[in-house]
Amino acid sequence: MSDPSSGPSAHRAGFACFVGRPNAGKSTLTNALVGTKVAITSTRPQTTRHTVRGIVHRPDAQLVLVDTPGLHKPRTLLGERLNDVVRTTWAEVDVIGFCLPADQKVGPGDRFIAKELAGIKRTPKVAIVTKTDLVDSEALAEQLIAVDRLGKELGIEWAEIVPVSATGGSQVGLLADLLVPMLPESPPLYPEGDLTDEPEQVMIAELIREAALEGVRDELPHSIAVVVEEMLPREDRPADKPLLDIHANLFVERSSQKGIVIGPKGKRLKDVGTTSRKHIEALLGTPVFLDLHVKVAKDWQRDPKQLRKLGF
Ligand SMILES: Nc1nc2c(ncn2[C@@H]2O[C@H](COP(=O)(O)OP(=O)(O)OP(=O)(O)O)[C@@H](O)[C@H]2O)c(=O)[nH]1
Repeated sequence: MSDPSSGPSAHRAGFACFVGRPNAGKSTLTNALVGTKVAITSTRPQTTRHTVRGIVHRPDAQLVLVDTPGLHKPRTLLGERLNDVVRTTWAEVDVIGFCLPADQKVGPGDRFIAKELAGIKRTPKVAIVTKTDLVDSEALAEQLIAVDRLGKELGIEWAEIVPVSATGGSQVGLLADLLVPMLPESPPLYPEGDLTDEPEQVMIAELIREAALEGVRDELPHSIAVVVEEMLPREDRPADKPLLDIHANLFVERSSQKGIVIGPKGKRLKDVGTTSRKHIEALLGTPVFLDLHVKVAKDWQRDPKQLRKLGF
């Protein structure tokens, strides 16, 4: 057995999580680092429900990314549970990346999170200025200064302040280089090739939920939950032409919302199926037949029993 503390070239492995206000670019950054679509992204805020881990494999290190939901003012039981998940995650990881978009002034939303971060003393914190492709160098410099000032004001010592563009791929590798030394010396925690330890069904449910949220009205995002009921290889298929049958339910809170999700003559639901099927096939590497049903689970966000049933 090799001694894990054998000098600077020792292998490192550990956990990082990205925090930041809704839409700060956390999921996109996770995907860019891992190099495949594992966390859901959406133009709608607060869509990352489950703790989705992406794993960056390198010869010298394994970086496990935990993608948390956004911390927000809780209005429902679900909101409170989400915040608890966030705080628990923060206390457990080896490094926290605080994402602040370059194209938006540091505001009350960022401050709310930063104040919580200030209370977590032991974990190193890296400030990540995201979406740098959206601003010029002058605006970027101003944002870097504002982030530095925010840290000083709240007594947070940033281990680093790093500008990145996840969509442009700029500085993403550098970010990984900066995060790795903050991880403990350790052999790999996961087998090579693993991209995430989320159960496949949860990832599939997320992909469907993501597609269902595209283009719907603002009040809907929190009112959709997706559960994959069954995944079965289609019988009587030749070995070189497999087909996977996936049956999933989309739960809404009220019957009025059912119509919105289904759309006129079922068109929206059909589009949701087409879009998410493509992503699921890319994820699993096999053709898929996707069967979606919309059901009403009344006030599921406020009902602990329903929440448990829906996987929260
Ligand atoms: N131009 C540009 N857009 C980006 C970049 N990173 C993310 N975005 C966009 O910003 C939006 C939000 O990105 P997400 O990654 O979903 O943000 P998030 O912080 O995970 O959001 P929540 O899940 O709501 O907390 C999406 O429309 C992304 O395409 C970037 O580097 N450049």
